[in-house]
Amino acid sequence: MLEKEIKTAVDRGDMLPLMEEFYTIQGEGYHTGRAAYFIRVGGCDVGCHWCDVKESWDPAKHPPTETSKIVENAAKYSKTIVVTGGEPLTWDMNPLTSQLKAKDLQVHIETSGAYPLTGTWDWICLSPKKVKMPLPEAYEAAHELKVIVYNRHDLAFAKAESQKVNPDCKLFLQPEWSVREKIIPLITDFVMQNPEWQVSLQTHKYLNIP
Ligand SMILES: C[S@@+](CC[C@H](N)C(=O)[O-])C[C@H]1O[C@@H](n2cnc3c(N)ncnc32)[C@H](O)[C@@H]1O
Ligand SMILES: Nc1nc2[nH]cc(C(=O)O)c2c(=O)[nH]1
Ligand code: SF4
Ligand SMILES: [Mg+2]
Repeated sequence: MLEKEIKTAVDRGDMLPLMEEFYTIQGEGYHTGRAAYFIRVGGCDVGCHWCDVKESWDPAKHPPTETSKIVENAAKYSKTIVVTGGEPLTWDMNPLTSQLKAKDLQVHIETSGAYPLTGTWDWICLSPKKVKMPLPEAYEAAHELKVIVYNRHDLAFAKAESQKVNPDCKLFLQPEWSVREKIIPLITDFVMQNPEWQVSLQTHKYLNIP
């Protein structure tokens, strides 16, 4: 394919810069413990200093891959597909999700919500970032709000963010991995004081799975 054709296909969401895909257990949030196939799409310019997949940021490092091929492969592994990144909403997610839904799969997304919400999702995990705040449509659509706690101030941020989502949206606090030993006591105290919130841990890192 010519470079120009690839660019057009990526702009349409018919191709995506694919970083990796793997069958594992959802490690975080509401669906923790559920087997799922992960599609990690490259490209993100939100710039979280503690991001645990910085290798995903530059889309040029990840091969443009036909969306139909991604779907064909994913369907072999699981009924639950988690689309993550990078920031998946950097790209038009409509072709990917319409093809996954056509195969009757449950389609979940992990997103910062910083870019327009495209795609059809059975579950939206919104993880807001102060450096590039979610768009209003992301708060409206979120099934789960998962705030990463790096310092004490993030608890106030979490409270403010929870005012923006629907009343039935599940609320999670997840320790930033590198400071987890210091932060977990803050989170556990907060959740006992504010029981509408739940603790989320990155359980896959404890289980040594992807
Ligand atoms: C790598 S991000 C990709 C999806 C999307 N860009 C986002 O941030 O939601 C997947 C999830 O991991 C979380 N995350 C990233 N780095 C983390 C870290 N160091 N500790 C805890 N959670 C982290 C993000 O907040 C997000 O919920
Ligand atoms: N097992 C597992 N669960 C996850 N939940 C969200 C992840 C992500 O990076 O988006 C992730 C991940 O990378 N691995
Ligand atoms: S938005 Fe997600 S992928 Fe992008 S830098 Fe932040 S945690 Fe990493
Ligand atoms: Mg991860």
